[in-house]
Amino acid sequence: MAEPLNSESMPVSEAKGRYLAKPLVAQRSQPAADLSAMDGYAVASDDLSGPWRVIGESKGGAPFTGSIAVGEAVRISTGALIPDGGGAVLIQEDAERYDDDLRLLDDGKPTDRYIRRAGFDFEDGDILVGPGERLGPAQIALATAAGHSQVEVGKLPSLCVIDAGNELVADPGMAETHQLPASNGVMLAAMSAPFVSRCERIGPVADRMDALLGAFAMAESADVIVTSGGASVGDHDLVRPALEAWGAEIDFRRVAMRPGKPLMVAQKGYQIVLGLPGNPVSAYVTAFLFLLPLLRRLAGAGSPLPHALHLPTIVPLPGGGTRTELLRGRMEADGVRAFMQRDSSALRTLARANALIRRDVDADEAMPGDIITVYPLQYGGNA
Ligand SMILES: Nc1nc2c(c(=O)[nH]1)N[C@H]1C(S)=C(S)[C@@H](COP(=O)(O)OP(=O)(O)OC[C@H]3O[C@@H](n4cnc5c(N)ncnc54)[C@H](O)[C@@H]3O)O[C@H]1N2
Ligand code: MOO
Repeated sequence: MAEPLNSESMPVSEAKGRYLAKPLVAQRSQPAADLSAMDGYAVASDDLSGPWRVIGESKGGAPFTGSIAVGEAVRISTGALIPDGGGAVLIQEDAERYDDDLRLLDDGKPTDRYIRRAGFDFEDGDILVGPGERLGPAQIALATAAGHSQVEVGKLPSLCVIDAGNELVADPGMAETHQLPASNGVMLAAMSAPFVSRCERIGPVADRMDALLGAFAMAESADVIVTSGGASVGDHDLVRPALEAWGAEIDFRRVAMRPGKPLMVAQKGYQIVLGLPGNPVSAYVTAFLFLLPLLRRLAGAGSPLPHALHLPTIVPLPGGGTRTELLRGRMEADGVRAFMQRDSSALRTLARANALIRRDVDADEAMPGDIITVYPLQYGGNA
């Protein structure tokens, strides 16, 4: 349902985590000329036995300006330009030199394998990274090496996170027995941080129509609004009626997922609202599978969905139930271990997990060694 936001041009050095809006096209070739891959001596390609006379030096930033004839060699550093006439490099470990006299040592031999050919990495005009790809450190280095100081990337969406519930307190040190700290808001903000331009947090908001309407009014300028709590069917679950009263259209309000059944998606103008369930693990799982892909898509990601791996299970797993189930677990060297704790309020188990295991409705029982589908929770769930 979502389309990427507009794009903007920004310095490559600040573009970490952004998604390219246009293909990254090389504006130069790398290397720009044939270079030596080793420290040693450049010689002519038809002059591999020596002896040679050393006639000069080619070093980084200061190439040799003459050319190499048969019987001649040029001292060369790693990364320095191969002079005209040079076609092979003798590494210095295989050379014996007295003044300008250079000879082969033992069974050493000059070779063109130590020459990095012009344009072998990329050539001027090559498409290096496609639109929709994320810029990480390697892509930033590549863009810079390819001659770019600016890149065209998707704008990041702005987010507003609303904690809803009478029982919630903002100060975690002040929760009485009938209360609990509002942990979902900070969690959702932390999960979303790499994909948003700014994140405003509102709440905790009481389970009252006027309070929720006030919160939506405060969120008026956010591209995406995410609520947690009050999404289910109880008497105090007012997020859906409040969204309707605010003028949003509900797209859907339940998914066949466990945890996370009471998940709502609504729209008002350009704003997209996700109503997540209140149970912390349910909020995490639905944010991982719905909120983060939405934010990545708005930011211009080509493949915004979390990437699944297929790994052997370490423990036996029952067959699928009536809803798609997401289990917390840990990837280990020889597979993934599902945790026994399935309660959707158990945050400690979530914090120990580095993977969510997906059990589809029609999944067969799995025995140790059977291959199952796993979403790695890299960087705390931002995969
Ligand atoms: N009769 C039914 N009861 C419930 C159903 C159902 O289908 N029928 N669904 C259950 C499921 S599944 C879930 S999940 C919860 C979700 O309900 P809500 O989204 O309405 O969430 P709340 O009732 O407001 O809260 C649930 C739980 O989570 C705690 N919570 C809420 N917000 C936060 C927050 N910001 N930070 C930390 N913890 C939060 C809240 O205190 C409750 O303990 O409904 C089931 N019930
Ligand atoms: O779906 Mo609820 O999210 O099972 O706890």
